[in-house]
Amino acid sequence: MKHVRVAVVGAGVVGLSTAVCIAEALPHCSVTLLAEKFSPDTTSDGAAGILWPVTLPDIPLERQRSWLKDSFDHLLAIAQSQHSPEAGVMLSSGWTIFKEVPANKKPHFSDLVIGFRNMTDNEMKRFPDHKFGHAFTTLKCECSSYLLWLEKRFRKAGGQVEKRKVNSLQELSNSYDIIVNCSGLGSKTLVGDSEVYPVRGQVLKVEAPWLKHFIRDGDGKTYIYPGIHSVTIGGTRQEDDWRLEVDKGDTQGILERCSQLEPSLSKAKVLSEWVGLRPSRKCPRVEREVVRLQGRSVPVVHNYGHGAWGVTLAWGTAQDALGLVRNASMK
Ligand SMILES: Cc1cc2nc3c(=O)[nH]c(=O)nc-3n(C[C@H](O)[C@H](O)[C@H](O)COP(=O)(O)OP(=O)(O)OC[C@H]3O[C@@H](n4cnc5c(N)ncnc54)[C@H](O)[C@@H]3O)c2cc1C
Ligand SMILES: O=C(O)CCC(=O)C(=O)O
Repeated sequence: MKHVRVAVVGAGVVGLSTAVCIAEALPHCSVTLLAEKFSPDTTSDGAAGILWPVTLPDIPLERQRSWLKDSFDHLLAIAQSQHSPEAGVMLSSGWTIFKEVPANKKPHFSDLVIGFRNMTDNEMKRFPDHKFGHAFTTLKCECSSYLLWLEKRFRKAGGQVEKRKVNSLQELSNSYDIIVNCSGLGSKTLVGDSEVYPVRGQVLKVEAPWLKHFIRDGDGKTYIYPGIHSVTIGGTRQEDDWRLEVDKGDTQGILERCSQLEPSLSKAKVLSEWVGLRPSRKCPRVEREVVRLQGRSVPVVHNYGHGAWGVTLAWGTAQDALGLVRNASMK
């Protein structure tokens, strides 16, 4: 089989997951990961890191369920292995609570997470402003640990890493046969996708080792996610807001909203504050196109636009991207 040179652009959770999948599954490919920023400086590093079983509006149900299932099974296998502490992946149980009873009390993902059930009246008593809730177990990553672990796994599979900004795909056309675009928000300029936009998110890490269960308000604006080293509390979802500075008003709002759900948080020490820009799009773009670059037709596999769900979907969409690269590499 002919040797194929693959470039993966982007070293967030999507790029690293995709690079690992290709390097491990396709021995006839040499894979180079190119990125302007690596851990700890990517958006993925600051994510709360919960695998949140999202329902995407514009992706066929079967396809999004397979993204969720692949990601869940992958992270569950890590959480149950000796790699769990180094990779920073753990099981996480808790409650998602709703002010109004949702139309669909049993969402499609109820069989994908562990132990899904409706909350009992007794459990709901501690949330007097809420009428209904779900309890289940999912997975959570300490993202910086997980990214470093993925990078190590990629290098072990023979992958090469290069820190560099790619200003145009033209730059890559002589050195690579296939380009995989996992540049997140960078796709706005790198491939001129005007559908990609930032959704600003601010979170705090607090010291509250007594908290063991996640709590998420159904609208997704307020959440408490206990991790290995700290508890992540949030958040904000500000569309088309490019500010990367911490907003003290947002900090105050997060502390107030989260303390309302979990009063003991008023006693927790704030360890850090962080802002990231979610690479949002109506739905993630996972597809192949053929682009004319310097007179050659080059397959470009896109895998970006995961918005608030990069950790949740990365392994699943990486499997799809792997399939697209596999097909392109056989031609
Ligand atoms: C506050 C907050 C909390 C979140 N919590 C969660 C959560 O709990 N669960 C969840 O699933 N998701 C969460 N998310 C969403 C998650 O962070 C994103 O979906 C995810 O990080 C997207 O990953 P990515 O790899 O696509 O992008 P990024 O992590 O942004 O990585 C993009 C990569 O592309 C590189 N790049 C871009 N352009 C170029 C270029 N021209 N040349 C070279 N390199 C380039 C960058 O340098 C970087 O390496 C959260 C987001 C925020 C802001
Ligand atoms: O939505 C959630 O609860 C997880 C956190 C998240 O994905 C986000 O803030 O983007």
